[in-house]
Amino acid sequence: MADLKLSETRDLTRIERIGAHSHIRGLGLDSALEPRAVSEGMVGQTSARKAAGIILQMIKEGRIAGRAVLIAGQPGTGKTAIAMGMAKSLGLETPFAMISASEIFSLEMSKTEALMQSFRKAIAVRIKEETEVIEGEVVEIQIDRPAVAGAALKTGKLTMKTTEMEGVYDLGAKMIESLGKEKVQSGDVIAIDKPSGKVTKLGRSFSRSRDYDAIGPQVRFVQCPGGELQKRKEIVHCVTLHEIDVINSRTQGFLALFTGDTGEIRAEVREQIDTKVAEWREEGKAEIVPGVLFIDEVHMLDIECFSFLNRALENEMAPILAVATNRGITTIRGTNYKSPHGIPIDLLDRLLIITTQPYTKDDIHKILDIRCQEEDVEIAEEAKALLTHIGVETSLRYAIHLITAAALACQKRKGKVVENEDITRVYNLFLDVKRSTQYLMEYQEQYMFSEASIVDGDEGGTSAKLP
Ligand SMILES: Nc1ncnc2c1ncn2[C@@H]1O[C@H](COP(=O)(O)OP(=O)(O)OP(=O)(O)O)[C@@H](O)[C@H]1O
Repeated sequence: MADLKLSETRDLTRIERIGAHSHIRGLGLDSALEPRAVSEGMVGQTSARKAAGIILQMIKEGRIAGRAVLIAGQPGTGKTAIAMGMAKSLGLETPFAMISASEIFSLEMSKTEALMQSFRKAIAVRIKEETEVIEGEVVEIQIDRPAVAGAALKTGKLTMKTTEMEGVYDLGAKMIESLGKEKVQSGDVIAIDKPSGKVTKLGRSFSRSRDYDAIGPQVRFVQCPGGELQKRKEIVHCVTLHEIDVINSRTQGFLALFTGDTGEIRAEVREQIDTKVAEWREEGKAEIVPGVLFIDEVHMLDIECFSFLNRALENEMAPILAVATNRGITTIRGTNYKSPHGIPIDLLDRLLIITTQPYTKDDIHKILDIRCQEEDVEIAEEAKALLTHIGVETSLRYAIHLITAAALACQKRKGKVVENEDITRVYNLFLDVKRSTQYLMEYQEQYMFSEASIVDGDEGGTSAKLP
């Protein structure tokens, strides 16, 4: 691995899915780090949000590497939402990796390897590279027709100009394909990255603005570039250490990033990458951007994982670690000892602890309101009040789940707005935790392996009485 493969990482795009937390766009704090009542999708939980905001400030000032935060609170009180809010406020370049502790226990790799990969997903390297580009307006693309159809690879010529010069370049099959993919035609201003051959369309030349009617309003018009056609340009791109690891350790590295089939990465590969990154840092070519690693359900980790975390936090490149749990005093996995949150005391001692509080009725109403907007569900005020009542009596998460189901029930009866009847219908169709427990108690003889003693589980919640 003489040279690290980096150009491939420039093409990585991050995909976001609509999900339980898609309405969270930040922590909803003002410039003095005071939480606004409802902002950026966040509601209530003011002291936890304020504490998270201070930690963010420390991260931005680079003063937190190696420290860790514990977000502790009852189920459904927004621990993940707060971690998500932190990530969103950090901006695009700061990496945020999120895992649930149970994901560590897989058959494909050791626990510590899985943790190590998560740590390296949360550390980015901002790399400055000089590259050679050909930038100008396309005058003509000429593709030669092969004498016998399909006999030879396509070749052709590309004529490009700046305001001062014109040049002709020979085209091979790969370049012809790239130009075709970008739908490049004469009059477009393009940039070609010489080492990789990547074509980027910058816009359409102003000289072609009279074609506007034929092309449509979405086209961006740009000036024809001046100066030389070939220039050296500095480009900056940000990749995580994990992405560099994977691309350099597998033949199918780039694809492995998408399939998630990364396997174990050899220690030597990581050492070589770390040495190279250290060299780049010394030469001023790269900077480390420590991000956030969020581990949910941290009580599911065992004693070996905890000691790994303790050690990993000492590393000078460590990201900030945020962990969350809804457990009180419980057994540390892999031992017979109990401790607060199931976390060993030595690690607990390193953590800044943020607690989340149960929501008030008003908070639940507002969160449900935001979720209805997020899911594009129109709901009558009365039905929203009923849903809030259900949220208070059962759990916020159960009430959130009912939104989509009620919207489907409404659609089925060809209604436009979700009404009380839709909420009642789905409330009767889907049980909340307490009603499900009651049901199991009543009909336990009909189930296999039933043990009545499990009923005092810790997820809590009571059934709502519908008016
Ligand atoms: N303060 C808040 N503002 C807006 N939405 C919130 C807030 N708190 C929670 N939510 C939403 O409520 C739902 C449940 O919250 P979340 O999953 O964050 O709880 P949790 O504390 O992580 O639960 P658990 O302990 O079960 O993992 C999510 O859809 C979340 O986005």
